[in-house]
Formats: sequence, structure tokens, C-alpha cells
Amino acid sequence: MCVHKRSSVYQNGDNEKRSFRTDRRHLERVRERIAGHLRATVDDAGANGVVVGMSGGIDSTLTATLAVEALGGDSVVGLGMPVHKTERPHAVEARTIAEGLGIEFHEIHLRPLLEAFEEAFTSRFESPADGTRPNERNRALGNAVARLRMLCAYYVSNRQSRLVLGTANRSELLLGYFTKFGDGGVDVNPIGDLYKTEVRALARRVGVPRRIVSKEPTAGFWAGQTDADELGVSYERVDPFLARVVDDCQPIDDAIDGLEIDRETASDVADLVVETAHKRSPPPTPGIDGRSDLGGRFDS
Ligand SMILES: NC(=O)c1ccc[n+]([C@@H]2O[C@H](COP(=O)([O-])OP(=O)(O)OC[C@H]3O[C@@H](n4cnc5c(N)ncnc54)[C@H](O)[C@@H]3O)[C@@H](O)[C@H]2O)c1
Ligand SMILES: Nc1ncnc2c1ncn2[C@@H]1O[C@H](COP(=O)(O)O)[C@@H](O)[C@H]1O
Ligand SMILES: O=P(O)(O)OP(=O)(O)O
Repeated sequence: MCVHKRSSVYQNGDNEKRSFRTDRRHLERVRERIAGHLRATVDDAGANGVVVGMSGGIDSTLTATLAVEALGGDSVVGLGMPVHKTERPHAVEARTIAEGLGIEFHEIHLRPLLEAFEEAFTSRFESPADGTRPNERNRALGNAVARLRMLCAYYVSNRQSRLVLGTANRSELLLGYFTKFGDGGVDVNPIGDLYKTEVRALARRVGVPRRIVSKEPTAGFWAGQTDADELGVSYERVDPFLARVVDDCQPIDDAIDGLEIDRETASDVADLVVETAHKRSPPPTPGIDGRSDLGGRFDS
């Protein structure tokens, strides 16, 4: 599981006192680094700008804000893609944010697309078990909605030569808490190196409204769904554990020392990181004649 060593995210040296760095200087460095990386990625691709799905949540609001800082408002297009009536306040929020950022914004209602998809296709896969396991059906439908959003974003990308911005943070990426080829189907993840705890600090720093920073994170697949309920642990509790176990390569028993996470939850989280590795890598090939390297890098 352990990927690499990194300890610069911490303020102090020992486990007990360490916390994520949220001081102004550090956050400004992170902000510049994200902007520089995004500019270089768009330049290298020869793209005209970026397109981003805006839900009214903290991750997409921060991502759109940083994109405007990096590229200018003229180079960013926001898409509001609500599917349920209950999303209305968040859709209004997304539009208000886009207006404040001065970016082009389009709202597309996905309900008709979803209904057509259900009628034409998913109805064939209904089963008697759906009644007893409604969340399984809801998850499949929620993932389908995430993929419809990806479809819309790539249409804009193709038509206007834009890169599709992902909004995933490091906590979500490590936990596999995203839809494969849905909200995970993107060209670049500007805030993908930041744990959710750090996302909150940076969002406050760049002026994301407090009501958005303090919203309960949710994938919105069903009414009342929250990340914390589904994952079984809040980001405040899981982030320091993830940083220790993944970034610092600490064994689980050492990593939980002094944290508010019990051994069982920690072990479940570690399993999730391992089990979702497939979501973070390109689809494997059998490697016939050593051909699993798909190129893209050449010696000059
Ligand atoms: N950021 C968010 O808040 C957000 C957004 C979208 C989804 N989510 C959450 O993410 C989850 C998405 O659901 P999911 O993970 O069941 O669906 P998924 O479609 O993202 O991933 C499951 C699919 O991955 C493939 N797969 C599974 N194991 C594999 C393996 N070992 N090797 C290769 N491929 C494999 C299979 O095709 C499987 O159907 C849900 O819990 C949802 O709530 C969160
Ligand atoms: N209603 C939405 N409109 C536009 N984009 C959306 C919407 N809901 C989700 N998204 C995009 O997907 C990611 C992940 O969503 P979660 O709400 O965290 O599941 C979000 O940041 C948007 O880019
Ligand atoms: O991805 P978002 O913007 O919807 O944020 P959250 O995951 O906190 O709901």
C-alpha cells in the first residue's frame, strides 16, 4: 500500500502533535503550484481552456475558482447538471458562484436523459432483490448519472477544445470514493493532491463562501447520503490516518496512535485504499512480450 515518503504536509515532527499545514504561506504556495500546473497542462495540450461540472459543493467551487485564477474567466466553462428537484438550491448556488467568477455557465437538466436511459435499458436489469437492496440499485443509477455528466463535459471538451477538470481530492482518490469513468473520467485533477481537510483550508483562503465550505460532503446518489455515513468515518478522522499510512508508510497500528479512529475502521479504510487501486490506474493489459508499457515517453 505504501507509495512514497512525504512529511512536508505536517507542522510538527511527531505523530501526536502533527496536523495538516494550513498556514497562509503554505496555502499560498499550494495555490500557486496548482495554478502553474493547470496552465502548463492546458498549454501542453494546446487546449483553449477547461470545462468543469459545478455542483455547488466545496470541491467543484474551489476547482473552478482556482481555474479562473490560473487561466482567466474567459477560459473556463461551468456546467450545472442537476438531476433531482432536491438539488435545486445547490444548482442555484453553482450558478451564483459561476456568475461571481465571471465564467460562462450552462445548466443542463439530466432527468430526461436518465429517464430515457432507465426506460430503454436499466428496466431489463430490474430484479426482485431491488426491493430489499435499494441502495445497490441507487448506487448503479448514481454512477450512471455521474457518467452522464462525464458525457456532457466531454461533448463540450470536444466541441470547444477544452480539457475536462476533475474535482476529486486526495481523500476521495485514495478511498476510491468516486465513480470510475464518471466523475473520475477527467483530464486533470487540480486539487487531487490535497486531503479534504486541506481543501477546506484552501477554500477558506481563496474566499469560497463559508456556507459552501461547511456543507456536508455528499455524492447525492440518494436522499440523505453523506460521504461520512457511506465511508463509515469523517474526513477529519480519516485524513490524518491516510497521510500516515500512505504518505509516511506507517504500519496501521502505529498510524492510529493518538488519532480518533479505531483499529477496525482503520483496517477497513486501508482495505478500501488497496481494493480501489484499479480506479486510479489505466486498465491493465496481459503484458504479452513485455508490452504493458503503453508509451508516451521517448528518449530524445
Ligand atoms: N465524490 C463523491 O462524493 C462521489 C462521487 C461519485 C461516487 N461516489 C461514491 O463512489 C462509489 C462509486 O461506486 P462503486 O465504486 O461501486 O462503482 P464504480 O463503478 O466506480 O466502480 C465499480 C466498478 O469497478 C470495476 N471493478 C471493481 N473491482 C475491480 C478490480 N479489482 N479491477 C478492475 N475493475 C474493477 C467494475 O467494473 C465495477 O463495476 C459510491 O460509493 C458513491 O457513493 C462518491
Ligand atoms: N449537479 C451537478 N452539476 C454539475 N456537476 C456535478 C453535479 N453533481 C456532481 N457534479 C460533479 O461531480 C463531482 C463529484 O460530485 P459529488 O457531489 O462529490 O458526488 C462534483 O465536484 C462536480 O464536478
Ligand atoms: O464535489 P463537490 O463539489 O460536490 O463537493 P462535495 O464532495 O464536498 O459534496
